[in-house]
Amino acid sequence: MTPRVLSVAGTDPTGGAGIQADLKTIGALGGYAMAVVTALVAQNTRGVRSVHVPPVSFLTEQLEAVSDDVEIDAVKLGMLHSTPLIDAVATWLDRVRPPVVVLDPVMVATSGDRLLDEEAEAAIRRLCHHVDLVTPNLPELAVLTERAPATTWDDAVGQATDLATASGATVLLKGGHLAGAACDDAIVTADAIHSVPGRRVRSTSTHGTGCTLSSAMATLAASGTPWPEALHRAKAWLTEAIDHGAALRVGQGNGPVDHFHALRAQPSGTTGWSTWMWEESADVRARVEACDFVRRLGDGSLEPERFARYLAQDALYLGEYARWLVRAGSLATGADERLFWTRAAASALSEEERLHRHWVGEPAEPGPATRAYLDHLRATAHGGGHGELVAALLPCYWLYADLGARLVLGDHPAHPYTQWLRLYADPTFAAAARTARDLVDRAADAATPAERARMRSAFARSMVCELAFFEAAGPPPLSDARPAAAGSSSASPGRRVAGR
Ligand SMILES: Nc1ncnc2c1ncn2[C@@H]1O[C@H](COP(=O)(O)OP(=O)(O)OP(=O)(O)O)[C@@H](O)[C@H]1O
Ligand SMILES: Cc1ncc(COP(=O)(O)O)c(N)n1
Repeated sequence: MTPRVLSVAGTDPTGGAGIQADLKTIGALGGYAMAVVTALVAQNTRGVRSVHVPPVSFLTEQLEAVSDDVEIDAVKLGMLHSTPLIDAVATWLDRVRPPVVVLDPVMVATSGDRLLDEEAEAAIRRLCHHVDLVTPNLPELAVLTERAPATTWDDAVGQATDLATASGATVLLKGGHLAGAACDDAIVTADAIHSVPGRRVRSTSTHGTGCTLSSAMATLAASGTPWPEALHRAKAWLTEAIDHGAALRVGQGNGPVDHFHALRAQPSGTTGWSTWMWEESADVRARVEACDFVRRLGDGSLEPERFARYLAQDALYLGEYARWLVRAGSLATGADERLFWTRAAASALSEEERLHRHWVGEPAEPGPATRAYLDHLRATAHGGGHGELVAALLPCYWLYADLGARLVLGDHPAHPYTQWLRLYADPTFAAAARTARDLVDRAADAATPAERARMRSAFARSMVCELAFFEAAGPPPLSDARPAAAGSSSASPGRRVAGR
């Protein structure tokens, strides 16, 4: 059922923050969006000019107009401006008791302008006791816990734990205000922390990210998604929204994110089919990025034994993957396409051979995740057509090129896996992944709707297999695993299949 989600917040006439951002977010994530206005704010991407606050009785009238008529599945609270408004909202919440209440304790806009009276900070602290999830940024967390703003992640986790303990609410700790290439968030309760890693987008299009994230959380929780899972999904979606924000060319200050990036990526007709598939796999990709193996590979803390075990499986995978690349080449109609897939197969085979020689030693047995992935490719190659097969082969290229581009941000000369990081961040590999995408798009253009549906399942299944492949390398090292000379070999480690 479509969740009915109410935003109670201030306005932003340029559409990037406040109620306007909330409505877009709720709609983009599949909810039915409603809005009660607390304050009218004359603002743009550069700053706030003035604030007009209607009488508190009118806020209560709006709230009651909604709740007297509509069953509300979740409420998101944003800018509440001053104590009388906060108290009116708390009274209404106690009466209506919506199943999910998320509070973004908006205090100061990115531009530095105050959106909450200073004397109302105590009222916001009290309101935390009436809600399920609080989503403070670091300065807001400091105000709520009456401390100095945290400057490290550990400090911030400590403050979030204190807030969760004192209020009884779950806290979504946001790392946006910390420095560094990562941009992690976490779900924090009095006795548990669930971190969700994220990458920092180098962009000034971050106006309204807090509003957007909190309404995304409300929408996902309204359909019964637990907080940690909701944060994984909301964050993957928001990061892509930030990626696409600058292309909107809205305003001269901190621009908005693109809430409808996925809609724009969805092809009218079939052009850009692969982009649509990519967007659809955002959840799975977020789980890949978040899994222990990938995170440790990126920051260099991965145990060499686990890396060796992964490479042994990867070599087995590549040997068989090459067979299906050859088959994709033989089924292709264009000469350029035949050449691309065939070269990719040759490249995969030489990589497999190199892995065996330098990294793996004795042949290993395929593990369950490797077997499941190869079974899927085999079944697709035998049972499906050309389009289905190339759709199944694409995630291996694209995901690795994407991971390479992200993880290489943490590279440094002493990184133990620097070769792996550089291999997949290599522009020629990115170009090969791009060609593979173009060829899959071409196949989608030529396919019937039924064939495209099969291509879609093949692509999605491969993406899930990629996740399982990384997760299988996740458990602690087996005692019989052969150690690899991580970082000491001159071999290029891994799954490079550039068709060159
Ligand atoms: N440059 C960025 N790249 C990726 N994610 C970001 C970036 N900046 C913020 N985020 C994410 O956006 C969300 C909001 O984070 P932030 O800490 O900036 O909150 P905020 O200050 O309340 O936001 P707002 O800009 O609306 O005031 C978090 O999920 C955070 O990790
Ligand atoms: C009505 C309203 N609510 C919230 C924000 C905070 O968003 P940001 O910090 O990104 O400016 C805002 N600017 N306006």
